Amino acid sequence: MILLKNGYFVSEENDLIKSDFLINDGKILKMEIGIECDEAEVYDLAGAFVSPGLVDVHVHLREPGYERKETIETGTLAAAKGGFTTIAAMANTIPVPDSVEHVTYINDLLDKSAKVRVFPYAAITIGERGEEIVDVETLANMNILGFSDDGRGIQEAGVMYQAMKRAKEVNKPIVAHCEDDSLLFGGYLHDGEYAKENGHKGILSVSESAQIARDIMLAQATGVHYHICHISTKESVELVRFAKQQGIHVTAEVSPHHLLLCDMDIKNDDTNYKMNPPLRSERDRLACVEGLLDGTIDVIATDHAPHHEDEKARNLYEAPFGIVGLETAFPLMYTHFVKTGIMTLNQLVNCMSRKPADIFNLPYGKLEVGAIADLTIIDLEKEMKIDPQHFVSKGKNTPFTGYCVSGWPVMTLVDGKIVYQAMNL
Ligand SMILES: NC(=O)N[C@@H](CC(=O)O)C(=O)O
Ligand SMILES: [Zn+2]
Repeated sequence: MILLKNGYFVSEENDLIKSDFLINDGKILKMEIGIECDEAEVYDLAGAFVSPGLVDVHVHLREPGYERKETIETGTLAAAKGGFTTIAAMANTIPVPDSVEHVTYINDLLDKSAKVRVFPYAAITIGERGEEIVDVETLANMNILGFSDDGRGIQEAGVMYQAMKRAKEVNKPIVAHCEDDSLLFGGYLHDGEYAKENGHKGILSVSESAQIARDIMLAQATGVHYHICHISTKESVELVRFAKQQGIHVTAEVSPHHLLLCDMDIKNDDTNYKMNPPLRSERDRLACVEGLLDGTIDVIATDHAPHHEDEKARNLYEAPFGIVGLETAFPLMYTHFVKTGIMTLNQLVNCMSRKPADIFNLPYGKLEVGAIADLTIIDLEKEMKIDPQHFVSKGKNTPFTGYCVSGWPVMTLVDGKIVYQAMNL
């Protein structure tokens, strides 16, 4: 039994409410002021904020296959430190989880090493090659969150249509990285001011939005739950808004970096600003913020994409796409969006915990008596500079080095057990 004393949670009306939390057998047993319990291990939260455990539906754990970049152990430790109690692992590993054998292999690795809850995605197509669809009906019965070929778009409309039809039948979502390869023209940064001024090849916004437009029509035709990964352009946000107005079952995520940065923030051709989709224009960034605030975009997902230092040491053209995010997401969002009054603390908790659990039908993201005890304790006052050398993730590739932010997770509980605890709590 664990007793957490003197915490605060946030109500739907955005009021901070003082409470103790008694946790037993993986559940919240009591949630009120002045709980006493002799048998419990007691922790004084001293006014810290208690959130339902954060949920991240877009994480690259890299293992199996790319253990040089990250392992299940280091990636899930990073998740725990960042306050995430449930994450979903993308399928661009070796092997790709595209068969019963490969999904079983990955689930066994997760059982052995994961420190938080992890749901893997199965791929949509064999080898994420966009051609032959996996055995959707069989894989749907395994421990997977849905189907995704993240890292690449599905180029053929017919393949996507068939995959959606089959996923709909088994009631699993299609989680899509939207990118039309025929519209890339060799680009590797957003096709905007920074690329033009510095002589880089640009990635057109339409390479993302055109595929989203196609997929929205396919989602309407098939009735599948279609979830869009890392949305980055104004046009994409407008398309999702339209789709929701039509009653099409579409959800979308945005990453903290697309909410915080635009292409003109890139400094000195630093490859820690290179990710896919790229940092877009300020107008796109503002559209993403607006979309998140009005509910067009449902959730925040980090797209945690660790790479080795050697790989990121290459030039902008050659370095791989991707930045880490698990250990900085909450403090960045809290500091730049809640403290500035752009969104409420309750809205942030919704976007990072309740809604991601809800849209994927997971029983987490709840803070009430009887709920599963996945909790994140956050010191909203604690201010600290972001220093990648302190990350537990193997990936140090972040553009946010030196940002002074507050709202650091200090304790994370999964299923009523402490999986992360800061030294000073
Ligand atoms: N986002 C990225 O820039 N990179 C991801 C792939 C992806 O999410 O598209 C990766 O696996 O490195
Ligand atoms: Zn992606």
